[in-house]
Amino acid sequence: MTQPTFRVDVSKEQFVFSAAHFITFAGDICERIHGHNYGVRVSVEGPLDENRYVVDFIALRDAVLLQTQALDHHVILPRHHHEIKVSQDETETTVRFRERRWVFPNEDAVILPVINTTAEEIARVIAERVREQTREQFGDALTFIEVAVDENCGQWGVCRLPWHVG
Ligand SMILES: Nc1nc2c(c(=O)[nH]1)N=C([C@H](O)[C@H](O)COP(=O)(O)OP(=O)(O)OP(=O)(O)O)CN2
Repeated sequence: MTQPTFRVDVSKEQFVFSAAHFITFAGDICERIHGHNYGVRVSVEGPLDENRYVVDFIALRDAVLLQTQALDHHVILPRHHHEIKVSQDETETTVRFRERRWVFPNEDAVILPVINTTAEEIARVIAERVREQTREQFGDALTFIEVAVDENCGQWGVCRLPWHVG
């Protein structure tokens, strides 16, 4: 007989973060900088513990909130794009794409380890960071973490990662 599987999902109004970004697509089209009110949903899967929890909602909620708050009211930039080049000095972050240039105060910019700041890539970074942040607290029994990022009222990029790293 198939065993039941269990999952906890957290999707809170507090997870909404407002951020600016731009991506490239179709090869070399580079969007104008623009903003989104991103939404986030996080799920973890695994067996039930002694409380009959997968994990405590509250602990997961608080871990996600740390990540969404770190992105709120920032410009999100890619570290690994082959043409969007990001550099920083002591005060400013400069971004170049061909002849275009944007300059931000360092405190307004968040550079993520992604190629393009798509919803899928942002979801992956949040998943990796929440997994890292909660690994000790949640232990080894979990199987997956999944993060979904909503860019625009129902346009979700989703990343599912194994709980155990390679
Ligand atoms: N799979 C993905 N597709 C697209 C992504 C993405 O992250 N993953 N991102 C984009 C762009 O960022 C685009 O700016 C999305 O913004 P949106 O406001 O939804 O696009 P529109 O300009 O068409 O929206 P309006 O509602 O008309 O302002 C594209 N695809």
